[in-house]
Amino acid sequence: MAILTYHSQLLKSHALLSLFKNQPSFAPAFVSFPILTKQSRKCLQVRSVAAPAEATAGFDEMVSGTQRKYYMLGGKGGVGKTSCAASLAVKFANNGHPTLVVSTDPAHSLSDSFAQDLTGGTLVPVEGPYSPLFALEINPEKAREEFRSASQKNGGSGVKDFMDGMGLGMLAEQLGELKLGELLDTPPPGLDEAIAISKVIQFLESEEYNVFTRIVFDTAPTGHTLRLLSLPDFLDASIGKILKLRQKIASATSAIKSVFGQEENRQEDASTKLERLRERMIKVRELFRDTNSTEFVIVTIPTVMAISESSRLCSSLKKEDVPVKRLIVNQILPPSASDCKFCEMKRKDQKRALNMIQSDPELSSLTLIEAPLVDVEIRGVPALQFLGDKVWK
Ligand SMILES: Nc1ncnc2c1ncn2[C@@H]1O[C@H](COP(=O)(O)OP(=O)(O)OP(=O)(O)O)[C@@H](O)[C@H]1O
Repeated sequence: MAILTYHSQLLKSHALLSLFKNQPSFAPAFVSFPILTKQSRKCLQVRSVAAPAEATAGFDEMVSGTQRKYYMLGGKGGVGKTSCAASLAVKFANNGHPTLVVSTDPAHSLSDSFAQDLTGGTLVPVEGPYSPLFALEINPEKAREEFRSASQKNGGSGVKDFMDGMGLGMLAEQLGELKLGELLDTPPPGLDEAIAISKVIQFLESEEYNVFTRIVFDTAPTGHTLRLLSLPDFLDASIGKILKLRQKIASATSAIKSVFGQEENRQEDASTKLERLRERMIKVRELFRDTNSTEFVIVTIPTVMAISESSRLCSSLKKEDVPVKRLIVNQILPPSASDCKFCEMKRKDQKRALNMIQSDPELSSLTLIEAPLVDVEIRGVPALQFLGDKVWK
């Protein structure tokens, strides 16, 4: 069995990157990134392991083309979603794609994964990769707090200020008209997801984000993700209902209004804005279901519990018509010549769980990516590059 050292892999990656540096790239030159960070120069003599099985993620297909693509990585808590998402983002950036990695998980770990401070709820450049890589950690806790205090201010202007601060001024006007600030004074479950969705809408509309050709989402554990996916439908339906109600009220009161000379235009204006908000929600829903630009990658580990949950997630995603093609089984124990009884038992256990996938009606049709358990914590760009080369082939 070939034993790879993390250090030798690191040197190989940097040699490759240096070659890359001389290639023409479509990456814009608005930010320059050092190829070698202090961290990557450090000689890390960490022994790692060989990949357990040859796995093909079809990275060539994922990386090809300059049309924007979205990758959403999701699964059970702690299986390695962030590590896989961050390593994919690094790999895209190293292959010339200006990339954005977004965390919609309320318990963010992007900063930990990249070993850089990426907090703040704004675009933060990640140091290390060849092409621009930015990270965005949406902070739902903070946003919820801000939202609560903002919505208590008079006349909804606080909400507008808050939404402006989030770069959502356009939406704020519409929300103001709807007085949703008051409704959201006590935030309903799903506000985190709503904020994440608003950001997605922002991606679609803001020029600032046009530069990114790959957008990788590190999503929250399964339950949150499913709510996130169904929320645009829910909002679309609710807005539809509000619109119908408004029309009914409008026609019932128009006679009275014309008698008293009230502005009928305002009513129409609000309806138009609502219609626009609804259109945006439809855009988001379409984005999640667009097989040409979006893919949901399920991340799991080889345990019966995790695989059962992945099967349920896969089934829900398919029901929602979300494109799902790949399944990463992370943290697979590599083969070894040692006679460690614990490892032997664990390997048998993992094999049993892996066999489940083959007979699972939901998972068996997905492209299986087997990712090895490595003997070092995946932290920092060089480590993510190392993991990325094992996972994304
Ligand atoms: N293939 C691997 N080999 C070794 N360690 C790994 C591997 N994948 C992930 N880890 C480690 O497992 C831990 C959890 O990983 P990660 O944060 O990526 O999971 P997560 O699914 O995003 O977790 P959460 O749901 O809590 O956000 C981290 O310490 C990470 O370094």
